[in-house]
Amino acid sequence: MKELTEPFREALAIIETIEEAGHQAFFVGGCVRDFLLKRPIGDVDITTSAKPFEVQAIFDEVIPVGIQHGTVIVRHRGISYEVTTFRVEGEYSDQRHPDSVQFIDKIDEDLARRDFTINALAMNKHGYIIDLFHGREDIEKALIRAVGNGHDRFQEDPLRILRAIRFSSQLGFQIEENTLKAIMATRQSITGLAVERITVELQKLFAGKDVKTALSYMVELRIDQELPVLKDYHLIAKLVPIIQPLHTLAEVLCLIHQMEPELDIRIIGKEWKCSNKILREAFQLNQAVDYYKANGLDNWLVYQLLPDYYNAFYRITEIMFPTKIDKDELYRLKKQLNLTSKKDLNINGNDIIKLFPAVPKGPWIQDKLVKLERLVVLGELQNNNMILKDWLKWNPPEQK
Ligand SMILES: Nc1ccn([C@@H]2O[C@H](COP(=O)(O)OP(=O)(O)OP(=O)(O)O)[C@@H](O)[C@H]2O)c(=O)n1
Repeated sequence: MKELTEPFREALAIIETIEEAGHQAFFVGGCVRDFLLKRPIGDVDITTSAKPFEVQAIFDEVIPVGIQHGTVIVRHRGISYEVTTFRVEGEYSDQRHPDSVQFIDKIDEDLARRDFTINALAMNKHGYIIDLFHGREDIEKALIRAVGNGHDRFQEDPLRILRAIRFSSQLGFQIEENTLKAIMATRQSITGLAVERITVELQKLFAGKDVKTALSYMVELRIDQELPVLKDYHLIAKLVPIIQPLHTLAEVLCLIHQMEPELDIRIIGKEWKCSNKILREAFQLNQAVDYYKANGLDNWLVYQLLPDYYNAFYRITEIMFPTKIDKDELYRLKKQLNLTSKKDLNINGNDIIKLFPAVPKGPWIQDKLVKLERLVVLGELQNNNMILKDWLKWNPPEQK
């Protein structure tokens, strides 16, 4: 019996309320695994013998997110908990949801339909662990092992193939021999998966502490050959020797483009169905990396890159270049900048127009402003109106 930690104590009232109504309820899946591993707990999920309509009747605040699959969300003290009825699943012919589910009364079969032994764990309100498939032993051995027949588990939902590799990255675990064989035999079914699901797994996989091992698995099992973007290049094999954890998808996009310049960031983003926000981040980072390649680290780079991206930029350059950037240097340079934004530049468009009344207005004005901004940031010109005008007199717009 284990003493419950804070996230479970917070959720205890849900288990107790369900039990008081005459049903069984347990913490289940990834939260129990992470609890045993002493990792930070993400979502606390609950599995119960109560049917969805019964859960709806017990609690005031219930969101029916996936009633037909047995899942509702119960809100408790501002936190959302997925509460799912014990179930067994049919096939996933759309590769997203099981075609049918059957609700059952005992937890045993519910645990048996789960992907890996380390995830097929449940825990009651006293901290007693239900472990029908030796999940704890596999946690001790740092092994990812399919529950029962791996072939069946992967056929039911081929996303589990990527989940196996993603867990190896996040947890630093090896994949057990028979599970590896089952992956090999079923890997082609990945192609039918919804891209959004693949992308979520790839993001988690690249962010894991043991991403190198995970990418080695991808190459060994030829999983990359089944994935959008990656299948047409031998990118993953090229990444294995150099890769380190990348915390955001934008970093992954940027790195792939840097490795394979003909793969445009927009193309990768489209194939992986990334949001515009991720694309914007990837472009920003890529611009900074290109600039760094040409000019090294200087004030202009630090000025242009949003501080929110400093860590991402640092991680990519650490992978791509043999000499490490001193991360503190980024912040030191940032602190010492003599301009914090272009609003502080002591000259504006009107000043420039007045200096060259005969030249028709056009994009050249903006170009001059950016040039001046850059020279000031680099410390080559003082941010003084007279001096900036003087520079313009010596560098007038080209007359056609
Ligand atoms: N394709 C899947 C997805 C999930 N599960 C089961 O559902 C649980 C919850 O799934 P999810 O929240 O997606 O993953 P976690 O294991 O909790 O891991 P994480 O939250 O880190 O993604 C898993 O532990 C596993 O028991 C499964 O058997 N097959």
